Amino acid sequence: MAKEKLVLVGNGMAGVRCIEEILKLKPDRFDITIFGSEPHPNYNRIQLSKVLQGDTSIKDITINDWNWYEENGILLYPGETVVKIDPVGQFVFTSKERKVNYDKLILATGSLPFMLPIPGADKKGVTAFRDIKDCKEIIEYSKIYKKAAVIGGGLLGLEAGRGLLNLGMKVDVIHIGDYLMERQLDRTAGQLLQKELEQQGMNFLLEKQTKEIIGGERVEGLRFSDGEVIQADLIVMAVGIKPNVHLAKESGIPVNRGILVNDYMETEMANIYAVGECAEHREMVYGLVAPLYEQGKVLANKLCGIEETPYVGSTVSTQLKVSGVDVFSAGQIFEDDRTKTMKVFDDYRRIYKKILIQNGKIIGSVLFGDTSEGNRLLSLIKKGADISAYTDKNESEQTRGCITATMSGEEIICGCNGVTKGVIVNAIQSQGLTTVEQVKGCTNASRSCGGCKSLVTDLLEYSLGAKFNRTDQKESICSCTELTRDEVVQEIREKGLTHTREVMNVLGWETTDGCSKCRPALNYYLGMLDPLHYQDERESRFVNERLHANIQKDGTYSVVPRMYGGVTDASELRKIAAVAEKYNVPLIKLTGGQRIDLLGVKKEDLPGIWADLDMPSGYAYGKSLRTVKTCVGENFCRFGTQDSISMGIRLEKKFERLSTPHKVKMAVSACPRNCAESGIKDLGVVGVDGAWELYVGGNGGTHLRAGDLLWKVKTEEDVLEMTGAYLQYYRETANYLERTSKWVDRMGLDHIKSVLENKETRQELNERIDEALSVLKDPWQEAIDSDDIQRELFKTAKVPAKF
Ligand SMILES: Cc1cc2nc3c(=O)[nH]c(=O)nc-3n(C[C@H](O)[C@H](O)[C@H](O)COP(=O)(O)OP(=O)(O)OC[C@H]3O[C@@H](n4cnc5c(N)ncnc54)[C@H](O)[C@@H]3O)c2cc1C
Ligand SMILES: NC(=O)c1ccc[n+]([C@@H]2O[C@H](COP(=O)([O-])OP(=O)(O)OC[C@H]3O[C@@H](n4cnc5c(N)ncnc54)[C@H](O)[C@@H]3O)[C@@H](O)[C@H]2O)c1
Ligand code: SF4
Ligand code: FES
Repeated sequence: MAKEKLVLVGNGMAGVRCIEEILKLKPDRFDITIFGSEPHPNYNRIQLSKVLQGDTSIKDITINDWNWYEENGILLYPGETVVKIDPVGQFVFTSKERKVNYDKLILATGSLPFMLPIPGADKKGVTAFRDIKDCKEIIEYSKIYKKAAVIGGGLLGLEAGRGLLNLGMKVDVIHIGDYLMERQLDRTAGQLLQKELEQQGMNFLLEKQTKEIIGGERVEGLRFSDGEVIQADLIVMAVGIKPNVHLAKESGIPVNRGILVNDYMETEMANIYAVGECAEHREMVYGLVAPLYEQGKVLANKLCGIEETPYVGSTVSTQLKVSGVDVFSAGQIFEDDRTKTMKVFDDYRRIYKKILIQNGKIIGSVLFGDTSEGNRLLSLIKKGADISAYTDKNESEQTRGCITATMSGEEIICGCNGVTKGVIVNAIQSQGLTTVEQVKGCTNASRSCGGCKSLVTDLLEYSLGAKFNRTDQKESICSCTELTRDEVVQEIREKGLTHTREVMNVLGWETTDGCSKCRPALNYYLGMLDPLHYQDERESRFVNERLHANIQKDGTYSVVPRMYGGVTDASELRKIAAVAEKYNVPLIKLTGGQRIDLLGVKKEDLPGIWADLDMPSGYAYGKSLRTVKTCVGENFCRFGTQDSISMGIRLEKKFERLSTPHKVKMAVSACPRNCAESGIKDLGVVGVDGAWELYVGGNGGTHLRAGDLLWKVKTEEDVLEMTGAYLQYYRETANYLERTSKWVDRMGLDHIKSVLENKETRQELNERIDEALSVLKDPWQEAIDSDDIQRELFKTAKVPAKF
């Protein structure tokens, strides 16, 4: 029998998922052609937020790569838009003047971002946040401009806002409502969310109606209806979406808000179907993937003639993908005359839980601060479960298993990736999976927002019974291995492993060469464990660390020589000036760490500049001690109680070049006025009368955090001793690329204190750090002295930028 011709318009998440379902059911039934306006293979739009937030990259969000289309015999036309449908002759016409015949046609054209139709909305610098193009554009803007405004305090606006903060921009979020996410949260949760995000550095302007975008050709700011004006170099509009029905409407297919479909996703035209955000079903259009995947499955069944289960609509749940903020909502969120509520509000720990009950059944929930019960509550809401299923005092561990046990195989466990219980249980059983990480690798469940992790864990428990071990559930250091950081470190220790490749071989890495995550991490752990014998692997380091200079956006480098404690003298300044002239350095800039940056240096000039400067490397590029900023202190300042300059210089001289899990910044101020900003450093020292206070875990970057008081000590020697112990404990227990701000939160200040208060432990830690410090050499001097290094790194045409 000749294959039927199936054409899909829209290469997005819903349409392609429907094709995947069809391929699973009847791989040979259709000749499939897909048109997609975007020039990319099918990708995970959800993860654009994570790309903007710097947690993943565009290349890692592809769902089905080009090979997938080829392997499944699918003809894909990327970057080609269907502009017209002839429903009678059954043809589609494209922007490239192609005419293609179909037997069945699926419309999955998604949504368009809603752009406020206000004066100035067409200026350069105003963008939506919907696709890869927008995402790249925002990232590019952030490299040039520093002040962003996001219009819309919904899911998208807040996720974009977090991304912009991570990109180093100042962010104002302008919201029309009087609290955030008013469509998904009640006022209490919305206000808690605002507080949390303010602490992360977002600024909110509530109850603001934008009247005009001001500026010349480029955006310069916003004017509100109350006359207030704010400045902005970039405006991201996130005020909602509208179903993309243009093509359907033009072609005579009935539309309302979306393309009208029945319970089998059929439009009112024969052989034309619609799924995804463009479809309107029982007066509902959806903007989240879970319902769209459900629709895709129903349509796949319909087209394959398998079983005609109707689509009856979906109960949706939402989770915000901003790290450090747990928010969940599902079903009905506002009380009315018919509802009763169960509420918990713990103001101190900022935890809020609300469950709405109607006629004894759970019908909705809002959670803030602790969302671990989210997906479980969603299941109860979907089932219309009795509140006793939740409140039963005997529930605890038993009920946790019970809920997953009573779910049907078709129920979705992972909303983002549309993975059902059946798929997970089958994978666990047929492939002998025992951990969430393995389930993630095999089924995609928990790969996106991670909100389903607890349900996946429950399913493992339910499927494995006594063989399940909760403590086995762990985060591997990367996808090349299932081992955690602690396991890898322990194995290196126990087996005496000495080289990254050896670690990979012996510990059964799934890749031969590792990846950009594990190789630098292994190089660090090996060096930390055996500083005296380990040969640092330059090729396992990030490009900046290999070249000992920071690569800039135009491919040139920056050179920052060390200036201990931020102190310099005339001779150093003369040398810097001479070098700048000799090598035509385009920009000399003072850094925030009290030193001088020579920017725009050519790679081949680096060794020459270092030799002429004859100053140590400032490690401005390294996972190492960067600077020790100091205030002028008691010798000059009338408030000074201590000699902060001398203390700072001693600290910098002692700990410079030390390899650490992430960069380390220090500061010494001679009084609590804190002119050197000791409160936002990895280690901040503050002089008080007759003593020094040591603050730890401070951070002035994207994850703004005030340092916690670790200890108060008397002498400069005490400061050095406590700092050595603290740094070494951080080196030995932190994950690679974990800043002290995160590490202190993870370990707990009390725990760190309890370790460091023991004199013997402090002494041992100091012995180990001294050992590590004893073998360090200045990398600039090494490069100057070695023709091999110069030939290998600085005279080649291009440094392989693997990382
Ligand atoms: C940044 C971001 C984060 C998100 N986070 C989440 C989340 O955490 N959880 C969640 O559930 N949802 C989230 N969403 C929403 C989710 O991504 C969408 O619901 C989902 O992608 C919609 O799928 P779709 O296939 O209907 O539309 P789309 O994914 O938009 O796909 C439609 C495709 O069709 C193409 N197209 C349109 N017209 C034509 C034409 N005439 N010819 C050819 N091609 C055409 C479009 O270019 C597009 O590529 C997020 C969305 C964004 C933007
Ligand atoms: N984590 C997630 O699940 C997630 C993340 C991002 C996007 N999404 C989806 O993407 C789609 C788009 O998200 P969204 O946040 O743009 O839509 P949304 O409709 O959820 O939120 C838009 C927000 O903008 C506000 N707004 C409207 N007009 C405004 C104005 N003139 N000025 C200021 N504020 C205004 C609204 O009050 C609303 O809170 C939605 O379907 C959403 O569900 C989901
Ligand atoms: S921190 Fe105190 S001592 Fe140091 S410069 Fe500022 S005011 Fe003076
Ligand atoms: S629900 Fe988001 S990753 Fe599973």
